Amino acid sequence: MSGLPTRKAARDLLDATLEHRRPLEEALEQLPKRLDPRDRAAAHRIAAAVLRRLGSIDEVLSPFLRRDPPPPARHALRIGAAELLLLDTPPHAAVATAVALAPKAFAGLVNAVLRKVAAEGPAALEGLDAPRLDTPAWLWSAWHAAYGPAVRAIAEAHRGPAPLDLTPAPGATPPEGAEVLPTGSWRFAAGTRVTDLPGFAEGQFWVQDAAAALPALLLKPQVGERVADLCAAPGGKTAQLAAAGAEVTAVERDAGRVARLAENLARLRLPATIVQADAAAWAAPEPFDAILLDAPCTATGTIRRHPDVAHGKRPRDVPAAAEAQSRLLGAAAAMLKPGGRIVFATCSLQPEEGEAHLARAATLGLAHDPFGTEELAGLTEAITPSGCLRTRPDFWGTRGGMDGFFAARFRRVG
Ligand SMILES: C[S@@+](CC[C@H](N)C(=O)[O-])C[C@H]1O[C@@H](n2cnc3c(N)ncnc32)[C@H](O)[C@@H]1O
Repeated sequence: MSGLPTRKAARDLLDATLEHRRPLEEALEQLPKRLDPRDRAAAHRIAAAVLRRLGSIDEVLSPFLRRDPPPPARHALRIGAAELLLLDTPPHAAVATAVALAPKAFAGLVNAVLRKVAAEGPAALEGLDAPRLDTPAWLWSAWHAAYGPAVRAIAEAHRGPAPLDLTPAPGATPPEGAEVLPTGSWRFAAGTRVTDLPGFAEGQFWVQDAAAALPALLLKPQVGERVADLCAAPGGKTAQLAAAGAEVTAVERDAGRVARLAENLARLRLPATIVQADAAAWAAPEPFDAILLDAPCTATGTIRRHPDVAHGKRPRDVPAAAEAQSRLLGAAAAMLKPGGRIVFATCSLQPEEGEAHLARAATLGLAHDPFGTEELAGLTEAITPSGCLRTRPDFWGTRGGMDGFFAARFRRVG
């Protein structure tokens, strides 16, 4: 049946992310190599739509189900409902492929339920509190505690696909269709393929969310300075530091990601010394002038781009990530020259992985060096009263939003 390979792949992506809590990117890499690239892209689009709107889809389906069907049937129903309600698939195709996808014993149920969804689903969807339903309850509570009523705008920003943001190499001119953002990034509509843009092969730019470009800017790397980029792959920030003329040492633990980092820098023709090591245990040959620590985190600031994160993370992942970040910050402080500066960053919206590190830094001989609003023209709302960077997905809402990032700058005392 035409269209079935796409839906089978979408089901495999949902099974990997929702039943096994594996990252969507990893699940995409594990799809069969023989799958046509167009089927792969379509499967990604369907799975991402289900993951973004999971709570709403399940709410629309629930009145038509007497009991919860097993995962293969449940995913067939979710895929069918997403196609009917969100993706404008012709109803007969959405229903027929979902029926073919379902285990035989559930084909009748999937057929009956999706026919009802086709008829009654659009009205049911209208009446739902989608931002709340599509946000796991623990994240909603945590963001409400941290950001108050803005939790709703954050959740709304997670509803659709994010635009493509690029960081330009020095002197590069924006390709046609780019929106040049106040912080210097270039923005293209969601769905734009970076490899199709003129200048890609020549290394004129690299993919990096507008917010992800800010920590390296705020470190203010200088020509000839020795700068370490700890936790470096895939290398967006390494590239920024090298493009600014710093002598960069990029430290990355994961062998596969080291290879990607090297590939990216080669395309961009930017130099860096790459070290494969655990940054928390690595012995730097000599102290650095400056360090960028883009620490591993729960990544709850990147849900627009990675909707699986909302479902893959659990509350207990937050203190575990914060603990690992503290260890890395301690190791980084010891690698700095006296007076040297460090920018600590995470792409998490959880304060435990951001603001809470200020107190810990003070015990490591690091003095907070607050950002001034003049350092971030066009995005002053991202500088907090205490001088940290805090971006949120709802910032620049009319322009397509940005990832949620935290960053703070410190200087080593003595
Ligand atoms: C948030 S990503 C970094 C993104 C990167 N800075 C960029 O801008 O492209 C975190 C990276 O840290 C790496 N990592 C995690 N723990 C590490 C450790 N202890 N030492 C070195 N790298 C680590 C991960 O493999 C991952 O590639």
